[in-house]
Amino acid sequence: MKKIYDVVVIGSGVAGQTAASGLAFAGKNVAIVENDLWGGTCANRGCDPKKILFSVVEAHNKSLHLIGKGIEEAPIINWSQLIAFKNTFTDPVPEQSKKRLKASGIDVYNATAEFIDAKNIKVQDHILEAAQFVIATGARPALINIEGKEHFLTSDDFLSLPNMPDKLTFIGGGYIAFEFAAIANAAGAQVDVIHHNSRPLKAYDQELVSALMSQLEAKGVIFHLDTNITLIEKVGQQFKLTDDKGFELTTDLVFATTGRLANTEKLKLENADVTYDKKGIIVNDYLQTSNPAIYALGDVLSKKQPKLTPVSSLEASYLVSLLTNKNDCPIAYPKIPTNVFSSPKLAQVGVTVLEAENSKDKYEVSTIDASNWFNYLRVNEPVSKVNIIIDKDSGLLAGASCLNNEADQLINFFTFFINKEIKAAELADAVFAYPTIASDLTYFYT
Ligand SMILES: Cc1cc2nc3c(=O)[nH]c(=O)nc-3n(C[C@H](O)[C@H](O)[C@H](O)COP(=O)(O)OP(=O)(O)OC[C@H]3O[C@@H](n4cnc5c(N)ncnc54)[C@H](O)[C@@H]3O)c2cc1C
Ligand SMILES: NC(=O)c1ccc[n+]([C@@H]2O[C@H](COP(=O)([O-])OP(=O)(O)OC[C@H]3O[C@@H](n4cnc5c(N)ncnc54)[C@H](O)[C@@H]3O)[C@@H](O)[C@H]2O)c1
Repeated sequence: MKKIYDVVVIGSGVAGQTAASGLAFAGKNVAIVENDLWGGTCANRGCDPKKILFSVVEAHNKSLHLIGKGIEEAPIINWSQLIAFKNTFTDPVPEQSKKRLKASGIDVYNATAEFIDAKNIKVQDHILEAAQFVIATGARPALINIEGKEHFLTSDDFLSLPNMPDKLTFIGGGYIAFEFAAIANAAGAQVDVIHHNSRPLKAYDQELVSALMSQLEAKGVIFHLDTNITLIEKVGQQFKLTDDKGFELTTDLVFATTGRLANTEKLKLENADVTYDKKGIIVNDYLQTSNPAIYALGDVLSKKQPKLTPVSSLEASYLVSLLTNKNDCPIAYPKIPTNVFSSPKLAQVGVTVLEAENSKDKYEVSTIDASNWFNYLRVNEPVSKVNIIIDKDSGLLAGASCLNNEADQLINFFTFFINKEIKAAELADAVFAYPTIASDLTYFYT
């Protein structure tokens, strides 16, 4: 059966859902196609379930830091209860997401979309014709191509692990490994992180990454750097990991945390003349693919911006304004903050310390140890480091990075100051509730 729409959106994650709802709200006749869980990665198997597991880790660590200062012993994490709690958030997501889309007047199709040509896609037995298409198919965990790769588990599996094993290993030292290592460690597992070079979390200020690793090591996490695993073998109920130089490690579970691959291949993009590379679909500054009637956004893109939920959401809102003739400008990305929810948290925005050090005539770097500030002493935090980068000509904040348990909130203030070009002098007479993280801001940035 053939149906005709103004716009067909492929993928129902943050990017696809936001675009479909916005376009339908503006009066377009819209359909959306999803081949897995309605609601996509963030709500089902990404940010949200991760942050729920992390809540308990935060509570655990806070207690741990206050032992002998009013707390007698750290609580023990009950993993199956924690997963059951997480499920109360994730279980309803697919049905609720689908319902919301239908309630907005959008036709929903549960199938894999494939382009037949530039104007039509095949969705099971249906053919959907549209004047415009929006591809928002996201990404999936990448598995490195080594012997024994069938033994890899992924972030999807971790977030639903029924039991926490005694020992688990992450291959690839990026966001997911650092976040999940903190969770598994607090839940009582022995955690190993194996990274192929000497720079895990390489986009972050290296001094802060080293301090984060020291904190995790003090809790028992073991990092193996410059180690390139080439073989995974099942030995009894365990897995043996080896490299070509004699490294060996036995573990109960092994997770691939070596990045994500854009979901492009099932779409048959060649049939619609849409070009892509190994990082994803290529678009111009209007999120338009090589086929002018087909747009793409979110994690499926080949782009330099980080692949994060607020970026997908920004792109979707931009696209809605473009396709409803409310905007004809190219997309403009503000400075985007990034966060690693580990123990402690690591966050960064704008110009990095390394970039500033390579342009000493342009930027000034202040390195602040805030561990003896009241807000951190009060909770006996072991580390609190903040780097502030100021543009010498304008006096404006150009970048910041922080490592402490408030980093995720602190970075939002710094991002706001950068994007709104707020000067230190404007902060000097601001009033913030005391004592809070905000009331510290004037000390960082004067
Ligand atoms: C473990 C983890 C933790 C994360 N934590 C954070 C965080 O703390 N903060 C943050 O900002 N970001 C985080 N992210 C990243 C964030 O989840 C993504 O950037 C965001 O979800 C991308 O949204 P999207 O809509 O582009 O893609 P997705 O949400 O992946 O949606 C794409 C959808 O398209 C569907 N699809 C794919 N191919 C087809 C097809 N051919 N036909 C039909 N449907 C198809 C998929 O099933 C999927 O539902 C995390 C990611 C992971 C994996
Ligand atoms: N807090 C957040 O915002 C958050 C959290 C989790 C995930 N995410 C998103 O999900 C994406 C995927 O996360 P990720 O941690 O899988 O990827 P990542 O890109 O953050 O890190 C992957 C790491 O694996 C390393 N690696 C590559 N090949 C390897 C090999 N053969 N052996 C060992 N190490 C190897 C890479 O050098 C890199 O450091 C992130 O890039 C981000 O977009 C965001």
